[in-house]
Amino acid sequence: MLELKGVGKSFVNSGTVHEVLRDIDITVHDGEFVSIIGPSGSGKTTLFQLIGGLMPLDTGEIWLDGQNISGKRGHIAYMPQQASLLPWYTVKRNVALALQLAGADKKDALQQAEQWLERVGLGEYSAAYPYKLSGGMSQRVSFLRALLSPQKLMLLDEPFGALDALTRLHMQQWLLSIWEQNRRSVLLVTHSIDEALLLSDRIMVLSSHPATVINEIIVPFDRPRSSELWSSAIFNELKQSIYEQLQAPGAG
Ligand SMILES: Nc1ncnc2c1ncn2[C@@H]1O[C@H](COP(=O)(O)OP(=O)(O)OP(=O)(O)O)[C@@H](O)[C@H]1O
Repeated sequence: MLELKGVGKSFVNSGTVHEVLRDIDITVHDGEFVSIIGPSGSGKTTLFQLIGGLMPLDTGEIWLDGQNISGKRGHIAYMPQQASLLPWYTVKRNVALALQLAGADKKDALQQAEQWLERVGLGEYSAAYPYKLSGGMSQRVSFLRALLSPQKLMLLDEPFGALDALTRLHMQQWLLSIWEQNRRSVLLVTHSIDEALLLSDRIMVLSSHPATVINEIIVPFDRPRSSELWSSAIFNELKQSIYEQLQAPGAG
């Protein structure tokens, strides 16, 4: 459903051209969870901005459901690293907005938002304002908003990067269980190999300077998954192999 074909992007800094992305081909099928992992500064955020239509491509095309969306906005649900909830609305209203965008009337949207918040363990915060939420809770609400919004593809940009290690572990397991019951197409950017292996159906490994796809890994674990995977031999072999790919000359 999402197809990136030969995507390339360069920036000019102080008169010098820096090629950031070169000839990137990535596909995300309906209901598939794909992660992008790459060295810091390899251009993952730039790639998301291109998919979201926030800047023009230099080369290539981006297609979504048979439509060329290169340079066009509004086709994806985006979950940023820091939740951007509206501070003047309650948690319930923040979630309801996504449902209203998807066509529900306000009363229905509020009712469904309440039910969703119950389902994901945040029922007691439904009437609270976002400042009452911890970082992990804010990201749950942010994820829920992306999940319920009308766009079919979710882009998750390092969604747990700002959380402490323990909260991050809980959030990964939480996201896994919610997503496995409500499969949407997801493209996730992460620096964490464990996170990519736990959550994804496929992992795209990027090099840097310029970023190209250096490997595609089909993650062989059945679903539903649990964090017990972390102790399996194959998980650790794959982890080591991705780590070595990221360390290889030309990767970073
Ligand atoms: N608007 C811009 N103008 C000039 N250079 C830019 C611009 N945006 C990004 N860059 C450069 O492109 C490169 C890739 O940046 P980007 O933020 O996409 O990487 P990233 O992989 O998301 O980084 P990180 O993993 O550290 O978040 C960097 O060298 C950055 O300096």
